[in-house]
Amino acid sequence: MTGVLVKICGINDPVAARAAGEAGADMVGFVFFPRSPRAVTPERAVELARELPAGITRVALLVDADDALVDAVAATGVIDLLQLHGKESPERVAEIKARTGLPVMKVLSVADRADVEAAQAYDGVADRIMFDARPPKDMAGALPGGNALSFDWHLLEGLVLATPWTLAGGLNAGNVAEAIRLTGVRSVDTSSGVEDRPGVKSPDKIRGFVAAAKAG
Ligand SMILES: O=C(O)c1ccccc1NCC(=O)[C@H](O)[C@H](O)COP(=O)(O)O
Repeated sequence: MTGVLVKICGINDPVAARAAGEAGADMVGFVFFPRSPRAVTPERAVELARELPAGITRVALLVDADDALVDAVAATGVIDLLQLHGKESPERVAEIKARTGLPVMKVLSVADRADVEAAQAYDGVADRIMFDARPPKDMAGALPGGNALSFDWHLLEGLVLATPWTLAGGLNAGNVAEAIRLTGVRSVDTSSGVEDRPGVKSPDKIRGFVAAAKAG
């Protein structure tokens, strides 16, 4: 065991929720983005949370959400961390933290070194930072995340952040150990890499990913 924290994102059915918990995932994500094949409602998140073991961190993924959705998600009482996966400014991050009383993980979409440097503006504002792949502008059906795309992990070389950070984007059981080795990251996230098709999680792939990351 390396002590790497593992997040399984896009949990939308009870079987996947139980598989993630039993496999030893540290965090699971619920996607509150209507266009996603993994989207859940606040009511559904409450049901799914009942399938999770105590102590697992339950993450709500929001994309440039308005206050009404932020409030509805926070009001479920089952969320421990908000993952902001849109273009939220540092000021908006601070506002959402104050509004909900919940910690925030701010996602930076990465295609070049400037995207990595953009994290400095959130250092000390967000409680955690995530680096994920930025989809190409011409990618058909691209979502703000969850596209099974990786970015060049070398872009993270020399990264200095006081805030803990997570690596995401195209990770699966076959490449997560190399990602950990190359970047030195202590927290990884996957969604597509543990699916049979978009929106359909595979318990076997969840188990394989958690084992590979923890052994990494
Ligand atoms: O999963 C979605 O459908 C989604 C929609 C909108 C914004 C973000 C979304 N997902 C983010 C994630 O699941 C992960 O945090 C991350 O992007 C890694 O995804 P993947 O490359 O599929 O492993």
